[in-house]
Amino acid sequence: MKYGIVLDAGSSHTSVYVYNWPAEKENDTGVVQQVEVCKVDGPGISSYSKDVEKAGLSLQDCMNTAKQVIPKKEHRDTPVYLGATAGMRLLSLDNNKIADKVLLSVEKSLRLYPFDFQGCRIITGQEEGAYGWISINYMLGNFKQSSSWMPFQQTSTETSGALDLGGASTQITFEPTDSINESPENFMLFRLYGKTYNVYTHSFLCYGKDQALRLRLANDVKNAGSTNLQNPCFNPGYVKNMSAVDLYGSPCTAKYKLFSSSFILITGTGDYHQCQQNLQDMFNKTECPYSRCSFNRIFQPELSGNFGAFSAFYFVMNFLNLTSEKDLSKVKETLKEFCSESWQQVKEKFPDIKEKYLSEYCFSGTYILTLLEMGYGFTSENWGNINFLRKIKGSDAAWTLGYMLNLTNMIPAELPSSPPLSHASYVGLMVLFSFLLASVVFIGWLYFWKPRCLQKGII
Ligand SMILES: O=c1[nH]cnc2c1ncn2[C@@H]1O[C@H](COP(=O)(O)OP(=O)(O)O)[C@@H](O)[C@H]1O
Repeated sequence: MKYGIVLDAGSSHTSVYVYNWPAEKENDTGVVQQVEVCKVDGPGISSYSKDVEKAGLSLQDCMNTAKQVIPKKEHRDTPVYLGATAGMRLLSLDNNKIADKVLLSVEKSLRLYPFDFQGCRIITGQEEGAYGWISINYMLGNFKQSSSWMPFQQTSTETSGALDLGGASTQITFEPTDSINESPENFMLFRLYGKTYNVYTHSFLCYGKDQALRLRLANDVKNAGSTNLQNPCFNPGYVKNMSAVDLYGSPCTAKYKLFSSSFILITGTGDYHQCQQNLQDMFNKTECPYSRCSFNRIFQPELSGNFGAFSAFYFVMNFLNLTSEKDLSKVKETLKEFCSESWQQVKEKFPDIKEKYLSEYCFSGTYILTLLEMGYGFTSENWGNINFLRKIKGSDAAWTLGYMLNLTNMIPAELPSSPPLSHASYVGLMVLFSFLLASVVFIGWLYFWKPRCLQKGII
């Protein structure tokens, strides 16, 4: 077995994934399995901007878990990759030098382990989308094709789109049916297992669910001209004091800072319809420099095929018991009901759920619906094409697997030139032909040689 480690340094936490695969089948599709995932206790590495050394130290426990899971003799040959996403993208926009220091601290810590350290970097939003798409299609077995020497079985499976919702950004990636390519920066060309894929992808920075909430609240404060907000996206009776540093301390919201007040008081009113109306403002549909747009002047081809929706899309829809609901009007009804429940009731019903998550499910659910419907253009007709999923065949749906497959060159561009027959069939046929040849020789001998002998005997 071979092993690989990928660290997903997200905006709210870091996850350490350990994968393994049989060495002799490296280039086959679907052989890589996730054997472990460890969530680092504490916030994402971008939160350590004031105490950079701690960013590296925070990974210790999960890296030790990886050390235990991987057999000692494999440690030296196990590559370790760290990819940081939108949290670090925002930090580097804010202060590039600090972002570099955080990455350096993380690198220093990772080099202390007996693995083959391969680098830490901030991946682009486009990479995050594309690797998510590769991961889920690899796990679903959609890259499997029959070999080119069998022309009659040249079936190519359709790929599934990928919808990823993080804390700071969100990605949409799919293979469009039409070939309109008005915005080349939104397309990536892949040649995988002998087939070419032209994939559309876009990452919306600040539209992950945590930053979207801040963006909305910062706008609300600006529009209301007050730091005392009545907010329909929180359950009635919920009251929260949010620090101005938390609200405005990101490049997504910094420009909205108007007041010197150090706190914003939020009081929930729990009204799904008002919440959705309020959130719709975040998706500018009025201007589009292309023939079609999603929102905010971004090109998007017509949606096609099925989509796997993971990360926070799954966490939120799973909490609301909506992962298998294919009827969009029922999804809305459930959200309406949930949002109107009093905060006291909600807390009593779900005493074991973290208050931070619980208090935001009304907002997060409504945001997800608005993003998918208003933003990307899903309707009641194709809502059923979205599959909210956490894992596929035992591995978490995340960009990490695709990242590792790419960096280890484990997805060949062309189909491996496999012999037309398996070893067993080849041996079988050889035995059969040898037997046939022996029979022909024997019959020939009987026919031509023996009768002459017999004739001689008669004379
Ligand atoms: O159990 C949960 N319920 C609700 N939200 C969750 C849960 N677990 C994680 N999240 C949230 O999901 C989002 C995705 O986090 P992640 O850190 O993977 O994305 P990122 O890399 O873009 O920050 C974050 O907003 C995080 O707080």
